[in-house]
Amino acid sequence: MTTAMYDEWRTTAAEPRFSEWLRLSSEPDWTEVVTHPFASAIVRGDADMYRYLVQDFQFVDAFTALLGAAVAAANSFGSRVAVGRFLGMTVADTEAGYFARALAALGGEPDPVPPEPVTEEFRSLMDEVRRGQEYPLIVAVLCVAEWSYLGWASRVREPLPDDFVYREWIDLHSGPEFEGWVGFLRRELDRLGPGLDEAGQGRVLDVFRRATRLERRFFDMAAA
Ligand SMILES: Cc1ncc(CN)c(N)n1
Repeated sequence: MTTAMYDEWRTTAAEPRFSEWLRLSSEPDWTEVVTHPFASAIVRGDADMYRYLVQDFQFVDAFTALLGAAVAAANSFGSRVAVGRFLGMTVADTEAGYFARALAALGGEPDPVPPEPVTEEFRSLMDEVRRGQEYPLIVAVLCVAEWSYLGWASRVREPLPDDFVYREWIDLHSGPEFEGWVGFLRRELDRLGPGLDEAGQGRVLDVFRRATRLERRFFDMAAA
């Protein structure tokens, strides 16, 4: 973990990307997410997906709203198009379809299930940055959610589990298209972060760290 601020860290860093500074400054939580036992259980095909997906369905609702906020808050047409495309083509289409089929296969749509405390806290963080409409903070939360999932899902070795509930969840978070999306989010942070003053960079880091910790706690909740 680095505790140095970005301008000091980048003078000695091998890869002085702003997004890399955020990630390194979020250890050990980052590594605990991408190597989490629950993620390993998804990869093996023996995780309790129902309990996890019921909570994640509530996460994804706030996440979708956050993507909409990113479209509104972005500072270029190219960025709006990239986020809007992912929102429309992946989250509102492939991922929404996955949730409907997976929850049906696992036992049907649940009666409204109360959010677990970590789900509630994650939704609150997303709502906070959505209402604040500051694009760098919005991208920081999106980037944690997607980059950390790419981290565990791309550790998978063939063959994938036969059961579509596991296989499609892994597919949704790995492969060239998803890597391209995560690459875009990282480049947005790399583009915007260095131009912020130290206080602004500290606020992006604070949000990035809080989101990373919530990812770890979300997997802890699912594994309990
Ligand atoms: C909690 C959580 N974090 C991230 C992702 C990936 N979109 C997700 N579905 N759920």
